[in-house]
Amino acid sequence: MAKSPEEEHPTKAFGWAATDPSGALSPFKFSRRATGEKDVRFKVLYCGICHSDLHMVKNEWGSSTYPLVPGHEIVGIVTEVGSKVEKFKVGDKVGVGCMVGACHSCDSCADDLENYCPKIILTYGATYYDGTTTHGGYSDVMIAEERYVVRFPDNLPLDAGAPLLCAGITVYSPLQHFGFTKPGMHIGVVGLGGLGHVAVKFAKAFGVKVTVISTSPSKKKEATEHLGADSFLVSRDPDQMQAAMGTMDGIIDTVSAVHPLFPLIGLLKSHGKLVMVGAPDRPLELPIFPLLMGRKIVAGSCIGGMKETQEMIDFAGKHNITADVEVISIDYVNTAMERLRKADVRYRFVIDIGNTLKAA
Ligand SMILES: NC(=O)c1ccc[n+]([C@@H]2O[C@H](COP(=O)([O-])OP(=O)(O)OC[C@H]3O[C@@H](n4cnc5c(N)ncnc54)[C@H](O)[C@@H]3O)[C@@H](O)[C@H]2O)c1
Ligand SMILES: [Zn+2]
Repeated sequence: MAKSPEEEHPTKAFGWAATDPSGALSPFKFSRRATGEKDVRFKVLYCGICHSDLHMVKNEWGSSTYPLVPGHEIVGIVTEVGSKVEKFKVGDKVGVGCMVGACHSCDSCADDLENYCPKIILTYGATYYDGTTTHGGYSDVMIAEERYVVRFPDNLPLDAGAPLLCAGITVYSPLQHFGFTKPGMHIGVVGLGGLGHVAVKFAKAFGVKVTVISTSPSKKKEATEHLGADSFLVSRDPDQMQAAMGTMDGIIDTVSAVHPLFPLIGLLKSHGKLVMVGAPDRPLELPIFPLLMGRKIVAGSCIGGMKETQEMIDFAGKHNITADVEVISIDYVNTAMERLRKADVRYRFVIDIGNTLKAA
């Protein structure tokens, strides 16, 4: 018979889990494996709340299993390393993002794109090599193979830096891959949430012109004055959208719900690229004619490989890029999820695990 989450591994762990698709999180006792020779164990200090956590706790993508401990923007301090670990030592500041394993023998893995490995093992709610379920960072202790651990730049604060591990890499990777980094380019960012606001910061650091496209006129001042966007379009204002038609080389779309693509494709120049990173739970309508007229591309992108994740966070360290965060205690997590659903956060909740999660 399968052992209980509390008994399957030797190390006690404590976190908060969703136990059904209501998504409500509550205290949960489980366990973590012993530190293997290539493993890094760390005390979790902060964990960001990604909209994917919200999709997952509510089983909006239809793939969730319960109990589910979310969290894939995890940072902390190393407490133990296995005998064959080369890059980390006790006391180091580290992070783990969205994945903790892959096959390591396919073409994607060989290209440092573990994120596109068909056997990717996600940080939570997935089956690990040993057959047990993975659990995320809304918990006191984390363990991962060295390959999936990122070194955290010394100059970045752990709380505001945590969201880089998912939100950061998710926008950095397509900006790089699709060539949206050339000075003089005009890039749109749709949806000014966790991913979107970090996309603005990276794109500005690359030196491109950035326009935020949002349904909320109230975000204009902050986007242009605080985040550094060059301009702001209210997507529900047809006159503003019309005036910007055909002006963008690329768009990163971070919207978490179903929304019309027609106006966004219209914003692109010929050969422009609309890159979807938001993951709505239902299909979007794709109008074809505006794509044909201008040989435009619609693409997708999913997080980034481990090599690129380290590059991203080193770049963030060099340019002092962090997320704008509201740090909360673990007791507030259900309220935070509800506020995230209503887009009532500027711009990322981060749970102060180290100071507020106390084992029951
Ligand atoms: N591709 C990936 O690798 C990857 C990684 C992380 C997150 N995601 C997905 O990206 C999406 C965004 O994540 P986030 O953490 O930034 O979420 P968020 O809630 O912080 O931001 C989403 C933004 O979309 C806006 N929005 C929501 N519904 C909208 C609508 N109908 N029309 C226009 N705008 C709308 C919100 O106002 C908000 O600004 C989620 O679906 C998440 O699951 C994908
Ligand atoms: Zn995420």
